[in-house]
Amino acid sequence: MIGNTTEKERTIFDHAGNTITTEDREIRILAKYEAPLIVVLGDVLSNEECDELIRHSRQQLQRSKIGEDHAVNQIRTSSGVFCEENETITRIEKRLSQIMNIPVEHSDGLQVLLYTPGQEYRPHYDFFTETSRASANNRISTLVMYLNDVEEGGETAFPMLNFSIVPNKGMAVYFEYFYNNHELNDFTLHAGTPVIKGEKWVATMWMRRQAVRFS
Ligand SMILES: O=C(O)CCC(=O)C(=O)O
Ligand SMILES: [Fe+2]
Repeated sequence: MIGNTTEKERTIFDHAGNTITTEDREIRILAKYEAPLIVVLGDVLSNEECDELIRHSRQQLQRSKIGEDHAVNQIRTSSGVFCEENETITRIEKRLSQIMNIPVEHSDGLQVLLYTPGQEYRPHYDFFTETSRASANNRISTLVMYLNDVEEGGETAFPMLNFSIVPNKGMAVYFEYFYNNHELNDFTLHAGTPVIKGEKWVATMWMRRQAVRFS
């Protein structure tokens, strides 16, 4: 355990056993880092779902590039889109909400990112700083899904923990930062390391403390 914490903090993720049974799919727990809790999950998305998310997003990305100012963002050099709701997206979001143990209304929606060689997401936190307006209803947990196998590079790295996850199609990494001990939240600093060869596609789901949308 990190720091001087003696008592184990409660986690949002509370699945017992080695699998998570959701309404439409059995998810496998592959690896765990205890505090902060980071869980590597297998079989979150089927191959067909990964392919559909990529196909759907590639079209949207092409459209969203028109009229963009092409300003270079040094923190995140990938390009991204929020998925418009359709039957597949709704079904996937429902499954993710069961994995994350938070109602789907608390989610910002599904964001798909594409990294090409050289592109990366520098070390960052998914929660907003206390001084920002958005922190009034801050993010509490993240699920990053890998939509393809990356030839080289493009790991999700936790630099403060010397821990990284290699992208594999259909797999995901879950982590949360809802701890009373702020030090534990700070340890969730993470990055998408530069892609060296091939493309990297991910879909990210973030959960907020309170509802952000209403169905
Ligand atoms: O691309 C990755 O591996 C990480 C993505 C990420 O950190 C995010 O979407 O917030
Ligand atoms: Fe992130």
